[in-house]
Amino acid sequence: MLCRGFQSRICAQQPWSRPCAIVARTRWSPQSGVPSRSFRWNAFQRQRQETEKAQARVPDDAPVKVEVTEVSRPESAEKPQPASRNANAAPNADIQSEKSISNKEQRKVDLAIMREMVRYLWPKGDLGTKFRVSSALGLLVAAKVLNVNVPFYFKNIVDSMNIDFMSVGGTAWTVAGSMLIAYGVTRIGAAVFTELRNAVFASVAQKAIRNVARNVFAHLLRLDLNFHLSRQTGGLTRALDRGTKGISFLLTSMLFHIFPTILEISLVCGILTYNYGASFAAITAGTMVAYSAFTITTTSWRTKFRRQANAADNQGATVAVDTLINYEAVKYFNNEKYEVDRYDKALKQYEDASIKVTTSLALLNSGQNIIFSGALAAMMYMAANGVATGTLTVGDLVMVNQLVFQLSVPLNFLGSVYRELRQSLLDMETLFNLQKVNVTVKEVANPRPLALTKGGEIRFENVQFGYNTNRPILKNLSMTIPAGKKVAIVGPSGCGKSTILRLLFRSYDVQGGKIFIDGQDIKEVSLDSLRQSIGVVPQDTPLFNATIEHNIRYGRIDASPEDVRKAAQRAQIHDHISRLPEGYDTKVGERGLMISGGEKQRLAVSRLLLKDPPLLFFDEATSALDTYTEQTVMQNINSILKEKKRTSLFVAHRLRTIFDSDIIFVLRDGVVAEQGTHPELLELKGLYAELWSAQEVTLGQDPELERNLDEERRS
Ligand SMILES: Nc1ncnc2c1ncn2[C@@H]1O[C@H](COP(=O)(O)OP(=O)(O)OP(=O)(O)O)[C@@H](O)[C@H]1O
Repeated sequence: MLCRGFQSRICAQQPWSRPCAIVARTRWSPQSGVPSRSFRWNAFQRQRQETEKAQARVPDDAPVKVEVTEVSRPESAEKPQPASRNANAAPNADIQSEKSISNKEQRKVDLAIMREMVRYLWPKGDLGTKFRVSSALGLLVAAKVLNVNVPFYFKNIVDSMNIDFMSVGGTAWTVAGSMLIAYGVTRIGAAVFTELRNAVFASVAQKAIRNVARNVFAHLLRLDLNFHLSRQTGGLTRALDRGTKGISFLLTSMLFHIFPTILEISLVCGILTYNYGASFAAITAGTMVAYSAFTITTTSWRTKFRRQANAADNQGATVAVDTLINYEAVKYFNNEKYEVDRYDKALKQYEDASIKVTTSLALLNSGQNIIFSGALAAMMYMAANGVATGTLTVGDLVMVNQLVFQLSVPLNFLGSVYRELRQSLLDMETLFNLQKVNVTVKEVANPRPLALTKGGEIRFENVQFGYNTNRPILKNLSMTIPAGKKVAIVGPSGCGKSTILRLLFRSYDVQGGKIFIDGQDIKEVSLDSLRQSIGVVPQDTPLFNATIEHNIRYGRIDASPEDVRKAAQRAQIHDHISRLPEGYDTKVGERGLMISGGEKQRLAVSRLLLKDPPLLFFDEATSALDTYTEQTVMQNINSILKEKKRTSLFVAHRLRTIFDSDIIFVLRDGVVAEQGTHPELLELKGLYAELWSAQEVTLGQDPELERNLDEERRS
C-alpha cells in the first residue's frame, strides 16, 4: 500500500554531435596572392568565436528532467536542472578571480553573495516584491504543515479500519469517510499550495535576474576595448548566462529547499518526540545528520569527475569546431586522420570521466539508501515492538513510516542542490566580479562637450603609446591634420596606423603627450561628444546578424528609409541590394558571413555616410573592392568630403586611393618619417617613393587600372 513509484529519466547528449553548418570563404590579396590581413583576422575571430560558442555547450551528467510521481524509497537522484543550464561545471578561468582563495575567504565571498541576494528578496521600498515573498513563504509553510498532517489521517484511517466489519457492520464510508476526505483534501492542498508558491515567486526571481543581467550588460558595454580584446566573448556571455541562472537557483534553493527541508525535519522530529518519545526523534535527527554529511562529502569528492568530463567535452568541441572551420586546411594537407585521432582522444577522455561520474553516482545512491533504509528499518522495528507490547497501534506504525518517508523527497535532491548551490555561487561570483572591473578610459569630472570651432583640426603632440610597456608603438609622434582636409597615413604593416585612429576615438588613452581637436585636449571633453563627432570605417567591418537595412541604419537609428537608400547609393551598393531577392530585407548572416567582403565594406561606408559626422576615419575601407568599384566609391566619398568640408583621415596600403590627399604622413618606427603631398613625397625619393614605385610596377601591368587612375588624376 505504501509503495509508490519514483522515476527519474536521464537524457544524456553528446553536445558536439549536433549538425554544424560552417561557411568559409577565402579572399585573396591581389598584391601578394595570399589571404588578405583582414580576411585572416576575420577568419581568426570567426574561428575563436565558434570555438567559444561550442565550449559553452557542455554536457551535464545530471538528469535534464527528473519526474517525481510518488515516493517509494529514498533513492538518490540528481536534482532536476533547467534544460539550458548544461555548462555548469566548465571552468570560467577567463573571468574568475585569478588567485585561488582559501576556504575561509571563499565562505566570506559566498556569504556576501547571499547577502546581496537577500537584497533582491527584500528590496527597499518595493512593497510588491515584499508581498510576493511573504505570500510565497506563507504558502510554503502552509504546504509543509498540510504535508505533515497527511500521515495523521493515514494513521487514523488504518486504525479505524482495524475492526471486524462482519460483526460490527458499516462501510468504509461510515467508518472512515471523513478521514478519507481529509486525507485527499490535505494532499491536494499541499500540492496546490506548492504550485501557487512557485507561481507567486516566479516574478521575484525573474525581476532579480533582469536587474542583474541588465546592469552587467550595461557595464560590459562601458568597458574598454582592451578588456573586450583580451577576454573571450564566449566566456563573457557564458558568465552572464550562468550567473543569471545561478541567481534564480540560489534564490529558489535558499527559500524553497534549504529552509523548507529544515522546517519539515524539525516538524517531523517534534511530532515524533511528542507522540512516540525522544528515541524516534533522535534516530530521525541522527539519520538526517549522517545522510547530509555523507551526501555533501561524496558530492564534493565526485565533483572532480564532472569537471573532468566537462573539460574533455570542451576539448572535443574545440577540436571538432576548429577542424570543421578549417575544413579547407585539413583537406589541403591531407590531415583527416590526424584530426579524427585528436577528436577521438577527447572522446576517450570524456568516456572515461563519464564512467566515473556514473559509478560514483551509484556509490552515492547506495550510501544514501543504506543510511536511510537502515534508520527506517530501526524505527519500524521500534514501532512494531510498540504494537506488540500494546503501546502503539498499527496506524502508529504506518504513520511513523510515512512521516519519515516524506523526508526522503527533499533529501533525495540534497546532493545535487548542494553541488548546484556551490556552482551557482561560483557563477555569481564571476558575474559580480565582472561588475567590479574598472573602466580605464575615464572622463574628467564635469567634462565639456567637444566644440568644433575650427572645423575639426586634429593635432598630435609628442604622443607616446604602446599596448605593452616593453613595446612602444608610437614614440613622440607629432603631426597636425588641418581642418576640412583629406589626410592619409601610410607606412609598413604594423607601424601603428590603426592605433592612431584608436587613440583619436579614445578606445585607448595616450601614455605620453596629448591629442587636440580644435585646440581641446580629447581627454578633457566628454566621451559621448567626442565619439559623436567621429565616424569610423574600421578594417574589419562589424555587422550584425540582421537585415542590410538594419546594418546601414545602425549609423543613425532614426534615419528614414530614403536616407538609408541614399547612403547606400553613395557607397555604390544600392543597385546591388535592389537586385537581391529580398532587397534591403536580406539577412547578412552572422558577422556578415553571407555577403562578400567588398559588400561588407560598402555597407560600412553607407553606415558612416548616414551618420555623417564632422570627422571621418577610413581604415583600409575599400581594400576588398575591385578596382572599378573602389574608384567609384572613392570618387563619391571625395565629393562628399569636399562638399561638406569634412576632416578625413585615411589609412591605406593601396596608395592610389590616397595619392590625391592634401597631406600624406608616412609613419615609420613610431614617428612621422615623411610628410607632404604626393608629388612632394615622390620628389623626396624616400619611403613613400619606394612604396609608390613598387605599386606602380604592379599598376603598370593593369591597363584598366592605369586608365582609371589617369581619369582620376585629371578629375
Ligand atoms: N590590442 C593590441 N594588443 C597588443 N598589440 C596590439 C594590439 N593591437 C595592435 N597591436 C600591435 O600593435 C602594432 C600596431 O598595430 P596597428 O594595427 O596600429 O598597425 P597598422 O599599422 O595599422 O598595421 P596594418 O597596416 O597591418 O593594418 C602591431 O604590431 C600590432 O600587432
